[in-house]
Amino acid sequence: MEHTEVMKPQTLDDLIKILHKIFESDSVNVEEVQNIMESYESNPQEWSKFAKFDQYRYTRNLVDEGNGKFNLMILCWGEGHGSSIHDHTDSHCFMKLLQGQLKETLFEWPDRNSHGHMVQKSQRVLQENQCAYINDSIGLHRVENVSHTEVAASLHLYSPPFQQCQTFDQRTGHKNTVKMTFWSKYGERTPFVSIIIYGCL
Ligand SMILES: N[C@@H](CS(=O)O)C(=O)O
Ligand SMILES: [Fe+2]
Repeated sequence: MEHTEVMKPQTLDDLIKILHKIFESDSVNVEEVQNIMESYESNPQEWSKFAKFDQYRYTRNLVDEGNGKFNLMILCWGEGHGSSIHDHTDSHCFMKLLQGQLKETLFEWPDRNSHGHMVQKSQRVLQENQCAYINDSIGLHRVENVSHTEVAASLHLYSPPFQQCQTFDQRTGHKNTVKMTFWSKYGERTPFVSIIIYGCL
């Protein structure tokens, strides 16, 4: 008998094992990955060692390098922290809420000739355990923890992995290439010399 049910990961380690298995294949089934990430029930005891916050902006904390097929990381958003409008360098981007809420605003790619305000497509608030998906053909986004009292944490999977992306000025559509680095890797703070060039959006 065939089984088509989604395997429910019991722990974060279990989720990582399942993701490794899925990404052995060369093609990504977006719905399958989204369902599996969504079905993991966030347990802070399993991920708090990776969740390192900064006072000034959101941090990117590497959890797993997915055999070179994907990067899995936890992003920590202090009160009021947000990203700039950005793309995802032709990769798949899965974003699962581990704690709190995040507002995601989608934008259209700026028109080659237009130098005006960027066009907003939609907006939604992601709730705990929800898993969103975006890629460059869907558009650009900005993510914000709009709460002034609660922090937020999200689990991001990018495939293939990338180290830079483009950010956009909302008023002009002008873009910049930005290098992205990690605030911590495998639960250890990135050494100081790397923090000097620490980048997030
Ligand atoms: N894509 C962003 C986070 S988010 O705002 O989706 C990053 O990897 O830093
Ligand atoms: Fe993003």
